[in-house]
Amino acid sequence: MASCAGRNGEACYSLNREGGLQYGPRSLNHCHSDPEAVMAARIFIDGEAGTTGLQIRERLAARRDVELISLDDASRKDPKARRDALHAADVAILCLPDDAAREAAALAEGSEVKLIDASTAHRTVDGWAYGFPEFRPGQREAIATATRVSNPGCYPTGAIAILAPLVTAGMIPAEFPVTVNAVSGYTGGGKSLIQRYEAEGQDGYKPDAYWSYGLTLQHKHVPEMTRWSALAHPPIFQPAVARYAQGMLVSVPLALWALPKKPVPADLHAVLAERYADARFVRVAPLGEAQGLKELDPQALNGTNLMELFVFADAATGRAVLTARLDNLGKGASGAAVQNMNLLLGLPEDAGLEMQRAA
Ligand SMILES: NC(=O)C1=CN([C@@H]2O[C@H](COP(=O)(O)OP(=O)(O)OC[C@H]3O[C@@H](n4cnc5c(N)ncnc54)[C@H](OP(=O)(O)O)[C@@H]3O)[C@@H](O)[C@H]2O)C=CC1
Ligand SMILES: CC(=O)N[C@@H](CCC(=O)OP(=O)(O)O)C(=O)O
Repeated sequence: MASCAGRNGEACYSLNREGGLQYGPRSLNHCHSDPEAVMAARIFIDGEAGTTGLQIRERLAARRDVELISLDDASRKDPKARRDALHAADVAILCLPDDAAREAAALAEGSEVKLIDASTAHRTVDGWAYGFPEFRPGQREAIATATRVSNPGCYPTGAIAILAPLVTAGMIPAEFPVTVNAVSGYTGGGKSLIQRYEAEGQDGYKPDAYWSYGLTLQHKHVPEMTRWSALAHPPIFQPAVARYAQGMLVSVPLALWALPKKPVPADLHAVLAERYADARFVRVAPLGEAQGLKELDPQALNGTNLMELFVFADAATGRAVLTARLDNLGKGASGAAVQNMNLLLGLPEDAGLEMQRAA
């Protein structure tokens, strides 16, 4: 049986489910027996057993305004079962490798399901709204009215948050040679990397404390960083993984003296502060706070959907490092997907999302 959350908090049962996923048609947000009641939206997480999928499930589990469609272990990779689930859902969140995400988008054709793709497959594809509500004016509305939303990559969330407003404001020319350095916890590599880090004593165990990668300069996140930051050239992106599970720092170093407008740190800070003044999930740390910091813990926002931006600088020599801190599985993936889901469903943007840092 599928349920809807009745006005008085009582479940309302209306749709039979017999022999698997056979839901009847209905209209979103409308209950069969009580027109004023709010119907729980049906959500299918394709890839629910993976790292991102599990964290989305956790964020949705206690909510009465959504109802999860789940496939059992035997059928979760079966295209027919996935198609049925996609066609029965109001919103489906794809937490899959790129090829499987493309397959899911094809399977969804002919249905009214709205898709949020957490993979890289559609991040620079026309017809898909880029699921980063805060990075430019109008993006929240573009997501809310879309039927296809591509969740940003974890590293690009930090890089674009810094670069897009500064390029738009002309502080960084589109032609400027930009570099992005980043470090991530190992959950960023999904189940396979987690297994390698945590399988001490077993084959494939990865003992490294820190390793740099993306050394061909062809990392899959470069196209979306370039496009959505409005850069004329791909940035030099240098990611690394360290031996901790979750959380990341994404930094853009800048020689201020080399920028045509010769900005001082306060100029860069003012642009970012203005862009994110009304953003609930993006906090621009005051310049004085950044100046007082000697170090930055990448794990400080874990479990939240927050991102913090810092302008570290030495004004005397015209050098700055702009850094984003976020949870790769929070604002970098699962939290962002839930935020986008809320927007698609017309629900409060922060529903089910943790706003506070852990004590
Ligand atoms: N981890 C992170 O920090 C981030 C991840 N992402 C993206 O989200 C997506 C999921 O990543 P993540 O959760 O880390 O990856 P995982 O490897 O942890 O999970 C992927 C899941 O997809 C399942 N799967 C694979 N192929 C199919 C298929 N054909 N049909 C149905 N299910 C399938 C896997 O099954 P099985 O369990 O059998 O392997 C697994 O459960 C990826 O595209 C990734 O790039 C985006 C931002 C950040
Ligand atoms: C640490 C690590 O391996 N990170 C992954 C990126 C995280 C991820 O899977 O992100 P997207 O789906 O957004 O591309 C990588 O560099 O490939």
